[in-house]
Amino acid sequence: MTTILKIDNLHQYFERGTVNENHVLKGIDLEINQGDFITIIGGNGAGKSTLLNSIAGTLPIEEGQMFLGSKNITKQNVVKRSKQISRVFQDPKMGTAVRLTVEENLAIALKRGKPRGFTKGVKAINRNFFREQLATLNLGLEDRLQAEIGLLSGGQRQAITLLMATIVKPELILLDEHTAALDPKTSALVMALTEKLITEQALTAFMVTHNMEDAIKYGNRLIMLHQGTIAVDIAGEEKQNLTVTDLLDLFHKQSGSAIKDDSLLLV
Ligand SMILES: Nc1ncnc2c1ncn2[C@@H]1O[C@H](COP(=O)(O)OP(=O)(O)OP(=O)(O)O)[C@@H](O)[C@H]1O
Repeated sequence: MTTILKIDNLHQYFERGTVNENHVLKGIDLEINQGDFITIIGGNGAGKSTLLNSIAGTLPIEEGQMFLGSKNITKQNVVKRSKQISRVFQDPKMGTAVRLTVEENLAIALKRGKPRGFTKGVKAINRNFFREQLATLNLGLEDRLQAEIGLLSGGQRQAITLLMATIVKPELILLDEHTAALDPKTSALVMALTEKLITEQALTAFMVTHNMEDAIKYGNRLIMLHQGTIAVDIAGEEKQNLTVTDLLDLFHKQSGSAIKDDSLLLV
């Protein structure tokens, strides 16, 4: 099995050395294998965003090491990492240029990892490619190439953001509660689209969610963070057969505490 991302003994602190010191990640060891679709769940303040920010490079690593393939990326900045690691945020506005059109945004995404240069307009050959790609989303967006992204609905924007994050195949895609701001029906649609893109392109994905049902339904592996440590890490058949009740039981057993956080009980 090929390891895409390896995290060794990752510690993250906020306000380190002060009376307010918060030791948020406490020695995370994690190997993400090629083709893994991992769902991450955990209570408020468990460290999910901090882990995602550490992987994306928006938060410098305090202690520990991180490898992308065989390359040590511990000190690599977010711009360099973004060539291989793409990210979709909760806020549909993040990750897109809201004043630019759909096709202009896709043209920017198509340049990920390539030398930057400004070419005005969108080439006809790319326009056709974008139209084909948008048609696969089944949202009629292939006819909205010249629409300003900011004018589309949240669901349409998240669908386009997903396309932008995958139009150049990333080594790893980070999904940061990317359906949390959507209504349940749109959220289900975007999740189905997410699964389709991940499966068709054989992507490796790491998805933070507050929704236990989604965490169970999607992906081949589930990780539960609790107070900065990995409390549960299950995969394969064990994950497939999991129910929400099992997951809660497992959490109690592993962490030795009951879930007090209502946000986790969204089922
Ligand atoms: N920039 C920051 N400065 C100081 N403390 C922070 C910062 N970001 C996060 N924290 C603290 O770190 C801890 C972990 O936060 P984090 O956002 O990683 O948790 P989370 O699991 O993503 O929670 P949530 O589900 O609420 O988003 C919390 O106690 C939080 O208050």
